[in-house]
Amino acid sequence: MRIRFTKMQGAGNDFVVLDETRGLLGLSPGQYRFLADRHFGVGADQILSVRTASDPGVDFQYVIHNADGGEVEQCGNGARCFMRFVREQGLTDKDVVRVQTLAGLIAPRMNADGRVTVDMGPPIFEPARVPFDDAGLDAQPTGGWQTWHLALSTEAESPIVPLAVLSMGNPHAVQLVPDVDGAPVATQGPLIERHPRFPQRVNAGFMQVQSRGQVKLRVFERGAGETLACGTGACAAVVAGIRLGLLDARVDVHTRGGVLTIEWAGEQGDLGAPVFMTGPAVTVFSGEIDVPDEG
Ligand SMILES: N[C@@H](CCC[C@H](N)C(=O)O)C(=O)O
Repeated sequence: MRIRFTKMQGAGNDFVVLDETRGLLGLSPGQYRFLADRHFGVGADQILSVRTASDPGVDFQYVIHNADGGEVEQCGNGARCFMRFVREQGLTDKDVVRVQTLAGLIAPRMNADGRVTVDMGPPIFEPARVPFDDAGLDAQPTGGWQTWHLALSTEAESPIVPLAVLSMGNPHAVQLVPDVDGAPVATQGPLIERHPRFPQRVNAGFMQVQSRGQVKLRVFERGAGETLACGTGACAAVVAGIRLGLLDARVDVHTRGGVLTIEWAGEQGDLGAPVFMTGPAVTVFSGEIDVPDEG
C-alpha cells in the first residue's frame, strides 16, 4: 500500500503525520513500526493520525502510536504539530480547534508568532488513575507534596529513586537530578519505564531545577526511548516541581531539542486547573512511501 505522509517535529520530537479524514488506512502495529523505523521507513518517535470526530462541537480526532507500534493516550509535542498540520492542509481555518484524544479533549491554539499553545487539560494525581500500584508503599512527604521511593530492581545494590508520579492523560514518573547532562537516563530510563508498579509502563523524566522559572529536562519515553523533547513530560515535570514547592506557575523547560513554556495555576487553590504548553511546531517534508503488507 502506498501512502502519503508529512514529517513534522516539535522541539525535535519527530512525527509521521497521516491524514485519515477521508478514510482510515487500517495500519497494523507492525506497519506503524515500519513508518517509525529510521533505517527502513520514514523515521519518527510517534505516528499521528488525523481523523474526523463524531461528537458535535469536536473538530477532529487525534490518534497516537509510539515508535514501538503501541497506541497511547496523549502526546503534547504532537498536539502542536497536529494543529499546524490541519491548518497547512486546509482541513480547518480555525485558530483554536477542539480535538478528541484517548485521554480526553484538548484544545490547541495557533499563535500569531507561529508557535502553538495547547490546553492539555488537568493533571491527574490519583495513583490508580495514572496507573501506579501504590499498594504497601509509603508516600514520602516532600516539599508540600510527596514522592515514592522505588527500588529499580530486586538486586541488593539496586538504586532507590524518589519519583513524583502523575498523569497528563499518559503516565509520568519524574525525578530531580543535580545535572541533567550526567543523569542516568539510558540506564534507569528502561528500568523505570517497565517497573512492575506501572502496569501500563511509564514515561521517565529527569529534571534539573535551575531557578523557579527555568528547568532542564530529559525524558525516556515509553515505547520510544529517549527523545529530544516530550511535551507531556514537560507538563508533568513542571506540575510536579510546582507541587513540590520548587517552581512558579510559569516555567521554561529546556529540552535537548528546544524550549517549551509550561503554565499551571494549580497551586493557587485548584489542582484541577488545566496545564498550558507553548512551543514550536514545524513541517519538515512530505512524501509517499510503500508500506509493506504484513503476513
Ligand atoms: N512525545 C510525546 C509523548 C508520546 C507518548 C508517550 N511516549 C507515551 O507512551 O505516553 C509528548 O510530546 O508528549
